[in-house]
Amino acid sequence: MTQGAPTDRPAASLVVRTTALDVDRLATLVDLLPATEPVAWLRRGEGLVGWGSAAGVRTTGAHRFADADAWWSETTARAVVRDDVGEPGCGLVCFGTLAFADDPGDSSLVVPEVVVGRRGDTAWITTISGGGLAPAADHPEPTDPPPAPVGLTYSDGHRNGDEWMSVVADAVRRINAGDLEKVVLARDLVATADADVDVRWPLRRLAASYPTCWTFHVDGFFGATPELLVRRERGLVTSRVLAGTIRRTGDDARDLMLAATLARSSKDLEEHEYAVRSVVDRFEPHCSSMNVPEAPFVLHLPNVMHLATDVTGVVHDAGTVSSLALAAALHPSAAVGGHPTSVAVDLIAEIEGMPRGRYAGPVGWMDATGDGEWGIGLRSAVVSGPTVRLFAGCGVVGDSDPESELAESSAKLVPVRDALGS
Ligand SMILES: C=C(O[C@H]1C=CC=C(C(=O)O)[C@@H]1O)C(=O)O
Repeated sequence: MTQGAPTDRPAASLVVRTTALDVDRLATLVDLLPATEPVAWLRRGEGLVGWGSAAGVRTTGAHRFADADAWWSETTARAVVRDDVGEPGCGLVCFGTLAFADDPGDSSLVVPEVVVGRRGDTAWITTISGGGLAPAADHPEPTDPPPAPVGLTYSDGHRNGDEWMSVVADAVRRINAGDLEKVVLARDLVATADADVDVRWPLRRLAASYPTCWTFHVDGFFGATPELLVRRERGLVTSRVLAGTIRRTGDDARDLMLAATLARSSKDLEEHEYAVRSVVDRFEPHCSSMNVPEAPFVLHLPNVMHLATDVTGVVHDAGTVSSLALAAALHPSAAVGGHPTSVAVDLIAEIEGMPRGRYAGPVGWMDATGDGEWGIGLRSAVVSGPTVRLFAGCGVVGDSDPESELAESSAKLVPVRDALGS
């Protein structure tokens, strides 16, 4: 197993206890997070938050998924679990963030000491201890509101706007020369504050402003992604595939007309088709049946609209293939890599000019049965002390226009930019 940093903790015998909470007394989940080692996976007020670190592993390289998955199997096999609730996300859970590329980039799984979950009218708390009995859990109360980032200034990341447009133009030339059909190119933007940024500030705002997205934070990587790479729950898998984007204007009537244009745009439909195909092809070996809608719907978000398709299936190998292994099989889909995948991934490494790190990689959580949810780490950023690095990318095809792609990438930076503001 590839294990990196000395902070890795072995797959100790964890003692885990889940008990029910009174949902009527439970505060908004994101408001429970303390400043130290918070993790989150939230949508529409439901999901999981956690804090502390009972165990964890870091992995790198082409085997990062397999290494993390093997560590999780060992950890769950040795754990002693008492679960009084029995919902997905109860008992032993880990949170993970996986690098986009085989190299460079590091990936991390963390098992918090406390996890609080909510699903409909059911709520629970799980305590996880690395030795001896897990402490009895008190009813979790909201923490003091986090401070807003102070003195934020923005600067170019690895490329400025003009340089990035030349990269897009280069990709368009290569596509029209027949080298490949689609590539997703991204850029970064750096925000610097006067003091360390408390990630709970943008998290609270993302969860409130983007309730239909999955708001996440694991190991400094945070965001609100609209794209679910895979959810596996009790034998059923789902993937929300997005590709094809149009910016919103703020005028509802005009936005509806734009949505209709998006649903008919051959450029966007072509881009979308690659993304759906890539998911269906990689689900196929794992599913006994699948449902793939014939046409996409338009997903309305506050900043942009996307063509979206929900692919669902019944898995036949849930006993041996975890949700993380399914995420590995799907990654990178054409929504973040391109088509054909290997040519697109090589082109990204050659011309994009920045390490993606965890951006566009899988981020999410998994339980001891291997069920879990893994989003694609989009509309996201990495926080490190006073510095926040934001990312956004766009699918490029033969008739893409560099200036429109730059404007689209700026629209995709809006969620995290707004969330950092006050
Ligand atoms: C790569 C990103 O978005 C992907 C997801 C949805 C729509 C996309 C598009 O239309 O280009 C991208 O493929 C990003 O947000 O950084």
